[in-house]
Amino acid sequence: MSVTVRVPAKVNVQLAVGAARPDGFHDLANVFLAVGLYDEVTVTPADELRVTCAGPDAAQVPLDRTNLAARAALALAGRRGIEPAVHLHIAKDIPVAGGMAGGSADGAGALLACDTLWGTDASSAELLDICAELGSDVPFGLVGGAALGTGRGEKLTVLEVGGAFHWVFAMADRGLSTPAVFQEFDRLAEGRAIPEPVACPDLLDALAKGDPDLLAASISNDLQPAALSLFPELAQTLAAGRGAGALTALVSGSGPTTAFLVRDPESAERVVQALRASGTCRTVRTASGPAPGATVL
Ligand SMILES: C[C@](O)(CO)[C@H](O)COP(=O)(O)OP(=O)(O)OC[C@H]1O[C@@H](n2ccc(N)nc2=O)[C@H](O)[C@@H]1O
Ligand SMILES: Nc1ncnc2c1ncn2[C@@H]1O[C@H](COP(=O)(O)OP(=O)(O)OP(=O)(O)O)[C@@H](O)[C@H]1O
Repeated sequence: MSVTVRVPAKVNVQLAVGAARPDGFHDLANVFLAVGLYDEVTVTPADELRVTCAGPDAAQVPLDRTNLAARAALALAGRRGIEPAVHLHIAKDIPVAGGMAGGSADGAGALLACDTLWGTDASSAELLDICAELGSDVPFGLVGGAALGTGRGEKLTVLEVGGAFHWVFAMADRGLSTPAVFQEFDRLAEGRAIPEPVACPDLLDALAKGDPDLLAASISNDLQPAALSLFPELAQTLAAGRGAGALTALVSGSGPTTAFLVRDPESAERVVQALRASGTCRTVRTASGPAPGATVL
């Protein structure tokens, strides 16, 4: 018997970053939107814990116990005193190290898949707790939809969304390390007072109304200057998408994937063509959100 769980990628429509905390993390006001690009995690009983991965970026995914899917299985098994004797297979469609929380999605997916396979029947509060131990973005993979993440991004409040938002994503030809981008944020912020991160009321209103123009006017990412400083060529990708009529263009989370909000699927196609023609990115994908969180198939 095996269990397969499908988990979405995310884009951050607001990422307000506070000062570095004593534990090295940053307090955030992190507005997540799940989008329809998915990884699938399949768990099957096996002699011992094993991870495999397939997909265009599979070569960059660690297959040892540092893989977030393996860490999720180990965490649940550890709490229940179960042998984590499973084969975890990741069918990977979310770009690796792209700022779309692909590894986090696999962690959330593996956790739900193991809970289902083992019949451990963890409450959603316990599942969210384990997710938060695994990483700041992992709880959102479980919940999906749209949510405000506070603390280091792990404390979630579900947000209402009044309609579908259409996106184009441009994947870069190399990744960016999340800790390196936060470090660059600290370096750029040296000597400046950093305000407390708070969710923007206009942005929450735009999500509730499902209004792409309002969302474009209020979208923001405090990590964008840091990502651009480490990866200056991203400015050309952003300009190419803007020039083709995207309502707004921004770096997704810690990057280097860039995200383009468009009004409808027809305008998405124009942005896709322009980005492909620009030669400034590796691949271009379309997806809309909100998408559901981790789901057993
Ligand atoms: C950039 C975002 O993707 C936006 O959603 C997240 O904030 C990052 O979440 P994540 O990849 O799950 O990050 P974690 O695995 O929890 O942390 C990785 C590293 O990122 C930095 N980090 C992460 C989250 C946070 N609120 N402050 C941080 O400074 C820390 O250096 C940390 O050691
Ligand atoms: N299941 C996994 N899939 C991809 N990467 C993983 C996984 N588990 C661990 N990793 C490690 O995590 C690193 C970051 O990968 P990931 O794809 O999650 O980045 P990301 O999308 O930028 O994350 P985020 O948006 O949460 O900051 C990879 O370079 C890899 O070493």
